Amino acid sequence: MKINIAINGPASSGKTTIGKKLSEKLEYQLIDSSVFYRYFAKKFYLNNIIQINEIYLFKDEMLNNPFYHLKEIEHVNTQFYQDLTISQRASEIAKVQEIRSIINEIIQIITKKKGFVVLGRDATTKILPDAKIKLVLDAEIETRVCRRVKQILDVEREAKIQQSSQLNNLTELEIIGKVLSDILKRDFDAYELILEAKKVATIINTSNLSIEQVLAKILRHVYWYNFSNDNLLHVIIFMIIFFILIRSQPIKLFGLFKIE
Ligand SMILES: Nc1ncnc2c1ncn2[C@@H]1O[C@H](COP(=O)(O)OP(=O)(O)OP(=O)(O)O)[C@@H](O)[C@H]1O
Ligand SMILES: Nc1ccn([C@@H]2O[C@H](COP(=O)(O)O)[C@@H](O)[C@H]2O)c(=O)n1
Repeated sequence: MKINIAINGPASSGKTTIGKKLSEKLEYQLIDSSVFYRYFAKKFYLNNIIQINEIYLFKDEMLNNPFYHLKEIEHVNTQFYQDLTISQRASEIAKVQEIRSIINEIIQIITKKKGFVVLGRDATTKILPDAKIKLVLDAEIETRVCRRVKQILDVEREAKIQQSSQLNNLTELEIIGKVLSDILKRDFDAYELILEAKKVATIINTSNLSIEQVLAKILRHVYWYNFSNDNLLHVIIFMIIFFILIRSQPIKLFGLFKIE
């Protein structure tokens, strides 16, 4: 039986990496709520004005053909992933409660059929409070900074090989500084949401765990949930029948188990 899984966590804690692997393993569909904020920032934040009517029209269109639009949103997001202006506008848009409600409602309607992994800083509290599995991926800030810096340096090394470096030869120290200030800012913005999430979700501290270990831990949660859910009914029925048989024919029944 398919369920929904919601994953929160502070910046750079591994939500995207783990979410992707988990959804592939379970053959679930992945929805990252961040891509909605960035898509809206690109499409509906023009001349410093949020085009709220356009957003409502988009919502209706999206709900008519959700999987087509999810692909489109992801495509636009891949193109503008590194665009700082879009990221800043996404953060501004994210402060508007009306827009948060629209995005949450779209995701709630799409995920009614189950079989989704949903990511985002309010995934376990506001988007899918009824998800059967709710997780917070956490890690110390030093770990998160190191992971993000390593990721940037890996991309940079690859880009240098292809002679299309983006960071204009920033020193490693400058990159660390930029990443640290970005993560601190995002931690500050999401502080309340993550605190709320930690009250309702299972917290997994990934600081000393590899990607594979985190994935294995989450899969254990999912398999255990499915096992207990699928088999609980069988166990209860078996116990009721056993109890009735014992009460009605105790001698015969115990005779069945008599060791010769
Ligand atoms: N358990 C882990 N061990 C080592 N590296 C990890 C682990 N989890 C994630 N990473 C690495 O950390 C980096 C950040 O991960 P990811 O982008 O998935 O985080 P995120 O929570 O989605 O970030 P954001 O909040 O910015 O969207 C990536 O380079 C990823 O490969
Ligand atoms: N559930 C969410 C998801 C995202 N945001 C905002 O979107 C911006 C982009 O997301 P990233 O995870 O890629 O940083 C981000 O700055 C958030 O402001 C959100 O508020 N709620």
